[in-house]
Amino acid sequence: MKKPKGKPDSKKVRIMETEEIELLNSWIDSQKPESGSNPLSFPPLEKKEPIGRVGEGDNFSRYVGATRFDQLPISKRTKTGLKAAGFVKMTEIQRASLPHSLCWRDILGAAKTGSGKTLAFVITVLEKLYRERWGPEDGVGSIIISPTRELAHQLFDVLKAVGKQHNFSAGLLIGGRKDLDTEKERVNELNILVCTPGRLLQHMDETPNFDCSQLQVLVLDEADRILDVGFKKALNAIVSQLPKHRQTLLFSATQTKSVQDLARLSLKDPEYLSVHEESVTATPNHLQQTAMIVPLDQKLDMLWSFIKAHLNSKILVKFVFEAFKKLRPGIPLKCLHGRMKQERRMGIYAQFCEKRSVLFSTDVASRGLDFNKAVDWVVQVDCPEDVASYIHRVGRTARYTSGGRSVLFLMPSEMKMLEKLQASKVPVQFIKANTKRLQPVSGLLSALLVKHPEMQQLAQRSFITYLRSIHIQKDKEVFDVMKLSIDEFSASLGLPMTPKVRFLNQKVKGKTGPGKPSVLEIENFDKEDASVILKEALLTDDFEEDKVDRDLLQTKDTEEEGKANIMDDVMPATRVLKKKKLKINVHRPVGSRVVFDEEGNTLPPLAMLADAKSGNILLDQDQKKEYYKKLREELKHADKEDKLLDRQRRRDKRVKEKIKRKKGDVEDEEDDDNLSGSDEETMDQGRRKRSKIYFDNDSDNDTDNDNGDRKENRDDKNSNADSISLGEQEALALKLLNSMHS
Ligand SMILES: Nc1ncnc2c1ncn2[C@@H]1O[C@H](COP(=O)(O)OP(=O)(O)OP(=O)(O)O)[C@@H](O)[C@H]1O
Repeated sequence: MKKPKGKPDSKKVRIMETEEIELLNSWIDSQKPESGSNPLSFPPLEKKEPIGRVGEGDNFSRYVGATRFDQLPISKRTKTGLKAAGFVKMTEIQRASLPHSLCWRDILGAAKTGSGKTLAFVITVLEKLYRERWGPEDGVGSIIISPTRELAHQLFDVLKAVGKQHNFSAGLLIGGRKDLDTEKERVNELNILVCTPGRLLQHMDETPNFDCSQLQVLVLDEADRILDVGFKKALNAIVSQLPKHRQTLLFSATQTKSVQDLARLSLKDPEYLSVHEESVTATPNHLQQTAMIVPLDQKLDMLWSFIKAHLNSKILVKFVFEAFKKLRPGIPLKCLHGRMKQERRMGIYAQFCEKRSVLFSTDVASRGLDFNKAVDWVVQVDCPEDVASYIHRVGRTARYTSGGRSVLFLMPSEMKMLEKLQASKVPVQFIKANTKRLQPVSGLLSALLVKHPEMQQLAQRSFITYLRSIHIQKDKEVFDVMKLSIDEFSASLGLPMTPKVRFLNQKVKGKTGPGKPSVLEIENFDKEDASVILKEALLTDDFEEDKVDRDLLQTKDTEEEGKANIMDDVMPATRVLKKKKLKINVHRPVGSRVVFDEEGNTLPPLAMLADAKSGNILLDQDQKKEYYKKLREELKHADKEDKLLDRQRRRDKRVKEKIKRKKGDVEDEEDDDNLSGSDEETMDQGRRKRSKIYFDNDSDNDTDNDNGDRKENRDDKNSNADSISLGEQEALALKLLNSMHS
């Protein structure tokens, strides 16, 4: 090995000021060299350590039984870091892999999601460089590659925590950050790189003198994903620039065993360690998994109802997120997808870790992310492309020892996925939706699209994007775009008419609705789909929460008509009405007008024009004219009578008031004689009394009113309208009606 022993330590701590590159050397080195020892020398290995330099092929069998980190032959610095971070006992994958990886063997590690794979390789990386006495001037000693930026960030945090006592410098190299130039200047000084494939390749291509020729350990987290076609070119280019003599660690919950993949990485006799291979399930034991049939056009209703039933929760995918946000379900909604700016992505990620919320997320958040172990529900609104994808998605909950729940919405045409999951040892319980608890949202969405026209475009994009995502899926056993009822789906998004889908034109001719479709062209198709992760804060009343779940999601067994056609059950009754409303038929039959008599009996529309004596309808023009003339005269007459009556009533009223006012004055004079200072209330009451009398004739309700202006206004109004009380008006109207009928 290249390492000179006892090399000077003068440059040991460098602090990079850029956000891009953080240095592990900023970790506090609390183990300063003791007095007397050479201050420039690298800290010596601990005396008690059973091994000094572990050679390839060394047998670690005596550590196989170790259950705690402090029983392992690792440096004190790592042990201290682990302890400070709260890691004491090892998980299964750590117990199985560390004894081998600490012998510098290549590892293919497979273990369920949330089982602690990260620590298994982080410890190995630190120990390898420590044993090699790696220093700042040695450059890049280890590279950890992650498929997503968020995951790289998370790995970097774990590395910082556990490696706190070491003197290595480490950098986070991920895309979407601006200060690439600073990063280029410093990257050669870093010992450990945590990066995404794209950014690493960019440095390999663009950074002058970027040197990985001394690389000791290469780690691929989510290895099967990085070896997947999506990263194939980038990874091949990266590997071609790395030395062949190195240790390679591959970890994933869904590990690749492809010989081709392994050949690409030039693995040497790798240890295949799959700790849960014999396990009955491929997913965490504490994870309760459910699936149910949800037809495409009811997905949003179901999702909306689910969120409303879990108001202590988090989601992703643009239109749904934007629309639901505007509809305010009663819980913060957040959105995370690959096209967001990196800073925003990290902000959302951090917020979701902290707060009770619903995160609408594409598959960008489906792998590796830990979210503080606090995700309670994972809702997969769209079927995952394969079983591996399913396992990673649900793996965002039930981390380490915590519990979690998941639900998968499957369209009737996607039921094959359920078989595939069961064949891969994924225990999914099939449940049914309680249609009574379903809260349709499509009507609200239609209204929203009318109010916010910009939302209409988003909805159209969602529609097209979704259909294309199904269209391009490889697994045709599960995904068949021809089986989708696209008109209903369009209506469920609140769209007034079904957008034209160019790539489907030939195939679905005649399937679209009668209305002329709008023409849409979506160039930038993004395959991201709508998996949903829900995070709920700790509930104060678990029972209540369980009850809500039971109410919305019913297990098959609990349903009386378990054997009945599930489609009928899932279809909410309100849906039918809503669809009818959305499709306005201009040729619909015209309704008939109904008239009611005083007793509430229905009369034919022209009953009021019936000849009073014969009861025959007056259809002749002359007869009608005659009838209207008569009616006018009767009304005039009645009007005259009303006016007379009213005049009389007002006269009476004025006289009455005069009398009362006079009477009141006399009383006041009497009262004034006895008035004491504290008797203002009595005075006020007296005034009110007068006011009440004053208004009595107008309205019985105006009791306490002593406002003269209001009185005058009211009087004016009444006189303008030849005022009579409502009761009197009604009486008159009745009288008139009777006279007409008699
Ligand atoms: N030995 C341990 N003791 C206590 N907690 C641990 C231990 N190892 C890991 N954890 C915790 O378990 C959680 C899951 O660990 P980690 O993220 O490494 O899982 P993973 O196997 O990589 O999952 P995924 O396959 O989803 O990436 C983390 O919160 C981590 O802090």
